[in-house]
Amino acid sequence: MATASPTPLPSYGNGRITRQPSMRPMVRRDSPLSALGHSSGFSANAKPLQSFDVGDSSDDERPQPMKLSAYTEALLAQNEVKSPDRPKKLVISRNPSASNTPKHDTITPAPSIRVKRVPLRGAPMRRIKRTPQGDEDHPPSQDQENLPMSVSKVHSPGKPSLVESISKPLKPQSAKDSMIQIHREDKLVPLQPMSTNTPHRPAPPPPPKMSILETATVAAGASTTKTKRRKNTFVVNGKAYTQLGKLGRGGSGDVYRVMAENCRMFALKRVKLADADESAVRGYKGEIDLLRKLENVSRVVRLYDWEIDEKKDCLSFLMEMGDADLDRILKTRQDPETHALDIPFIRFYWKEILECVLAIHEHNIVHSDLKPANFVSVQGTLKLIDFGIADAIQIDQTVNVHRDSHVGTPNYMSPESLSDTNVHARRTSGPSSSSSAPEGKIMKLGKPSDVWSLGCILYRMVYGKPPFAHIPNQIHRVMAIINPAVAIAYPDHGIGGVRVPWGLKRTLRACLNRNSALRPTIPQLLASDDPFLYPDAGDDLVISQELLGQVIQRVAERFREDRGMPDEEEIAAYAGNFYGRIRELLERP
Ligand SMILES: Nc1ncnc2c1ncn2[C@@H]1O[C@H](COP(=O)(O)OP(=O)(O)OP(=O)(O)O)[C@@H](O)[C@H]1O
Repeated sequence: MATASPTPLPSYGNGRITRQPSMRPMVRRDSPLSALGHSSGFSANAKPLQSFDVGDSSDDERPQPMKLSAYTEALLAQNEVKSPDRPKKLVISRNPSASNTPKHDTITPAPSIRVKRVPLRGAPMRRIKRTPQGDEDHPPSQDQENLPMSVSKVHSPGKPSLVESISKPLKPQSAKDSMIQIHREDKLVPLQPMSTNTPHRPAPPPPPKMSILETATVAAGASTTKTKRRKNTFVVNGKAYTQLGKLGRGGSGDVYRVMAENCRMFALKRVKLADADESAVRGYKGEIDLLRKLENVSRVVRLYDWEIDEKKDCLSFLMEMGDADLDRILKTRQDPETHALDIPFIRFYWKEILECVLAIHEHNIVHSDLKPANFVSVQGTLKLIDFGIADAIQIDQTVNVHRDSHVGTPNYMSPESLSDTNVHARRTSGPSSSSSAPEGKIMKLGKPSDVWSLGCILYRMVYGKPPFAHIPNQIHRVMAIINPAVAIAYPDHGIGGVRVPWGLKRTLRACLNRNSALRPTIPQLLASDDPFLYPDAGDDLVISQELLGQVIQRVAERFREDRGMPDEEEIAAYAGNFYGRIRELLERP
């Protein structure tokens, strides 16, 4: 059986089988081609073969077979590929199951396959590019893309797959030839509706849940623990943050702009605990509790993380970062030397402020330290910070707030917050309990106390300074705030000599009422008929001095006429008549 002559190898270039020179003597085998005869063609009488190799795969002169992915192999093994006239790259095989009588061997072109991977919901989707003819055959409405393809099977039982039967790699061909020739033998069926046309593939498991902090600071593929700790880096609970500058300074510490590993910016407040007394520590604890309680309130800066560093005796708050605080915004936009009263600007920020305070009042929390520096603008939206002395209020709508000595300016503090209620507290609790009374001042504060502070902020926006800021001595100032006999001035003109609208003045007076029970609530200040926030709302007419003069003139003329005194009915009708006439005049373009 074995001879020294080289095995004839098929040449697929022109469909003729030719001999190829061999570099080394080869053992003659029962080549499948010998069963077919020589280049004279394929014999129908040839002995049926289950399968055979073409050539000698161990022949090192010949290029290696084309490598296909496991997916492609599986695809080809499952489907039949029927070839049109593809003279090149023949694969010769027989499918005995097709017929018991051996007819002609199937001559099948080796397909060239393009596999395009399209990620779909985490699972790879593979498509086979179809020939242009295929597209012509099937209008888009009958696109059979999702149906199983039927291709001529090149498979012999006992043999691994078609791919392994390919003895030579495919040569690069023309664009047309390189397209896979896929023939659909099945009848075309329209696509199923979307609901039933989805791949039967289990959905990938949901990603593991991450905390808010992890979501905000996660860096793709990076480990936080291996971070090189540089000099300008703060570490909070093992996560490193690069310090990029200072955002502000408060009574308790500095606030820095920091960057997480994923380049996201945060505000990091660092409080030196060495300087803090017991009531201050209580305040920080309360601040953490409240910020966590208000975690999902969009008008409160979010607390992402916090940590007590016992070595450094320092408390860190990692927070959502604001672009600027309202104090800075007012200083740059409302310098009385260079700016004039800008009513739309005030209206915008007043509404923002009210929305912030409404959000915490709805959670029955009084801030107790409202001032422009405690509102920060986050991408144009104001949010509240600094809940150091804020507290949750009880049913009686007031709360005992402990203020320690580090409280700064009293400019925005309500009269009730500046009154020492310790006397009252001591009196009601008796001398025996005085030892257990906390240090510092105790104030009964409620929501109206925040409303007073808002009145002071609005006053500053209108006149450039809070109402009692003109009193230089701080003790005199405090005394003036709590003394009902000291009237607050409401000049007609604000910053830059601009006239203050009456609706704005009305709001100021209402908020700065020393009787806390008479102050408006935040929902009342935000009401859609508020004359300052919504000057065009309601049925009120804005009447100029000139027009009012004309009205009075008409009434005087009526009396000058010799028609006698008007009766009660006529006088009662005046208001409605004039009102309607003025409205008519104003509504004219
Ligand atoms: N999240 C933040 N984003 C941007 N800036 C901030 C943020 N938190 C604080 N700041 C800046 O730092 C300043 C001081 O912050 P904060 O009021 O929290 O400190 P504090 O020590 O509690 O101050 P206070 O003495 O008023 O109680 C703020 O006025 C503001 O300018």
